[in-house]
Amino acid sequence: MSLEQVIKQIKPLDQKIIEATQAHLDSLTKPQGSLGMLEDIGKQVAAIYGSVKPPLTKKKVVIMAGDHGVAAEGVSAYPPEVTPQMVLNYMNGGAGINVMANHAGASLICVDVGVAVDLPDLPNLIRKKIAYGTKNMTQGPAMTREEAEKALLIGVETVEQLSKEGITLLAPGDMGIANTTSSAAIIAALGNVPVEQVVGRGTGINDERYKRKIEAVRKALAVNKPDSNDSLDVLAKVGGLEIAGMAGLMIGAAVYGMPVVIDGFNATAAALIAGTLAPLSRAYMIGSHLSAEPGHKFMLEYLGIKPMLTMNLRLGEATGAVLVMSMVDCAIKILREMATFEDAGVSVALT
Ligand SMILES: O=C(O)c1ccc[n+]([C@@H]2O[C@H](COP(=O)([O-])O)[C@@H](O)[C@H]2O)c1
Ligand SMILES: Cc1cc2nc[nH]c2cc1C
Repeated sequence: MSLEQVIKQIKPLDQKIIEATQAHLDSLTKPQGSLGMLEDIGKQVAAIYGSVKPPLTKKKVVIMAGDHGVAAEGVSAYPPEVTPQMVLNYMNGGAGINVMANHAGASLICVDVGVAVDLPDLPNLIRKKIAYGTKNMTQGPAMTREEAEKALLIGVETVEQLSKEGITLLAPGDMGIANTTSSAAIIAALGNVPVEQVVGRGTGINDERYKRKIEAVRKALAVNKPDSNDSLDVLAKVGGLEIAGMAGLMIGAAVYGMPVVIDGFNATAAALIAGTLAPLSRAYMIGSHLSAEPGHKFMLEYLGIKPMLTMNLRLGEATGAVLVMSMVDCAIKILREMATFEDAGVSVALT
């Protein structure tokens, strides 16, 4: 199926269920609206699952991994070898996301969509390499439009498989040295935000690398002239294979009817692509945190996503998203387990 055909399958949320969930929330023993954003999550997931009292979620973290040719410009604090090394760390259970996913009750898989070296055959590693990393975007397009579309479809197919396995809540994460350079270019291009406002310190670069990074983003935009009205063009020219893969996961979540929690700077760059290619997919996205990367707020504003946490996280890997996965279950338990004013014999509001 083509990407266009996939996107056509996305259904808008059922307003009637949103209204019924609002009425149910207002019947529960609390001042109206007092559970704030937990009530918003409750209404959103009820509408996605088609039930005012949905079952608890079955959670999956999917880390998309890919390398970036622009790393050659000296824009990261770490060498590109860290990308495959961290993939093996995920497989061995030793990374931050392994610990935090376990804490949240989520299982994890990693998809190699563009790591620069071959990786071994391992049980939770899905090998779908499209290229050995992107090309250096300061010299020309990072990838072809076809490669970008292929990576998007790999994301969609991954969700199709997970949906068959009974997964109902998704957290896309990223691993890719130098990918904050790409994500900065994406928001600069799509949101028309000045480059110096969206370039941050990524993995913790010094002043010299920071200057090179600003230069690299400026050059990539000048050389490629991405069309801000064509997000596939932006993705192909200045994006990354793992960013495309995450955007595919987000579109797939909407197609297969599951909420998707949006992590930090790179995952939100993917959400920009998904949300512009498939506007209806935005209704399936749940914001998680505000990253320490200064450009993140522009992305969230562009998408109209409210972050729930501000914790100075800047690790990526879906680490912020898994914190909010627990909140999704909490919102569901509120709908399922709280007593109503009538059940508990509590007096309702005065008029
Ligand atoms: O998600 C974020 O907000 C975030 C912010 C800064 C860095 N990262 C992670 O760090 C890597 C990219 O940083 P850099 O400096 O190599 O561009 C990549 O693997 C990301 O997952 C992630
Ligand atoms: C060690 C390390 C772990 C990461 N996880 C996501 N991006 C990362 C970048 C580095 C450098």
